Amino acid sequence: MAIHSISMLLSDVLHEWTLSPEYVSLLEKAIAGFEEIQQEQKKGQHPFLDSVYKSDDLIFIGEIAHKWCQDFKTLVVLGTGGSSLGAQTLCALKQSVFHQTSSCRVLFMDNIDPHTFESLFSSLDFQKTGFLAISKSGTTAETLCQLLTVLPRYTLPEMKKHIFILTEPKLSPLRQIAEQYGLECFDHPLGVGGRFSVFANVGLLPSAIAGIDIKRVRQGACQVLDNPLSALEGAVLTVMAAYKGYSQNVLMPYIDRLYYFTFWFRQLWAESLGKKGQGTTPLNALGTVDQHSQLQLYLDGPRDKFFTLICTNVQQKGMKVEIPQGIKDLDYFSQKTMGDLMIAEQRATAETLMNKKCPTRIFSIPELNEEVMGELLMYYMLETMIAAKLLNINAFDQPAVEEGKILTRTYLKGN
Ligand SMILES: O=P(O)(O)OC[C@H]1O[C@](O)(CO)[C@@H](O)[C@@H]1O
Repeated sequence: MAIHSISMLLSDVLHEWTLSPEYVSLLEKAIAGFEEIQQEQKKGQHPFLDSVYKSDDLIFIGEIAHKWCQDFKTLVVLGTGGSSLGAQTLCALKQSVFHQTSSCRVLFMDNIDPHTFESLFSSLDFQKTGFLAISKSGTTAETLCQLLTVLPRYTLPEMKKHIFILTEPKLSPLRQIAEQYGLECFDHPLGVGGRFSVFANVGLLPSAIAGIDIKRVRQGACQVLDNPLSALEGAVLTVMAAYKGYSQNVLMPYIDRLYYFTFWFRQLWAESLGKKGQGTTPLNALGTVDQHSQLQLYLDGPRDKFFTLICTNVQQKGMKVEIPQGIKDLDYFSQKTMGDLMIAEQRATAETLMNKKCPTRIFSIPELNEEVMGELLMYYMLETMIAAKLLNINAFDQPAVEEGKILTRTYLKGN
């Protein structure tokens, strides 16, 4: 049986949990929950799950990406939350502050700090820049504000060549702007929430521009969807953790390219499960950096954290460490590479957490590429959806946020 490439190691504490009757009963519920999701999917309720098996739309996305790479040196994605974080996660595979594989760099503007926008505008060559404003609802004030500051930078004919919109095909301020100025408008798939939209054009169009093989991303997602058992087991463990009072869910990869993934996860977990007094608080961290910032708290602070580390085998990888003659106490670096140090750090932290009896699981991936990223994204989507089923929560809405959005508009009007 083809199985995905994420392997999971559980600490003794978690292993003990899996032997309990509670685990067995929750796993049965999780399996029933997954079957329910499949039934809902058949009724058309979760189009994002169907989309990963499709490839026809990828040709269109690829064609647009190809054209924009010819036309622009920079593509600025305007949007926030689920309209930005999925694409940021994928693009991190191919671009960083130091490098990019594509001729067009993708920048994400997901805030409205005037200082940042002024810096951006003063550094851009607008004639070689494209803007893509993404908003599912087309009503998000931040995204509209960003777009409305970009529009005056271009003449009307220029706008049509430089500014593009991606939003749901229904009446909204964003769609009206697109219609009024004749801007090309791509449809955000209906019924797909932002935090579940990474496998749609929302996540894949910016990623294709950054040089991501988007077909492989979907293939990875299919691997997990076809073999969901470990995601169901993961959901059970996270829900057991919540029941046992572990109210914080820490995700700490030892891979820089998963930095944005941890922010994507944070939104997915928080917005999907933080309802009706339930849910656990996602904490995103990065190994080894947060060993020197958060680990003291993790090990010796309140015992309220459930840990997931994501590791990959970088043994003998990276630059060799050269030890200068005559410097004492550096022998441990002898014949070692940077990757060797990373491996030792991952192991040391995992073992320390386990020795302290912190509930810890370790995901090991053979290497990080598009397929594995697709697997990780789908794994976490499933884990979240199943956890929601176990907690009797609707994973797909965020009603509490709406109040603040209405107040923001009222305050801006001066009422
Ligand atoms: O894509 P939109 O509609 O602009 O929303 C952006 C984000 O804002 C939220 O609705 C929360 O306010 C998120 O769920 C969403 O991802």
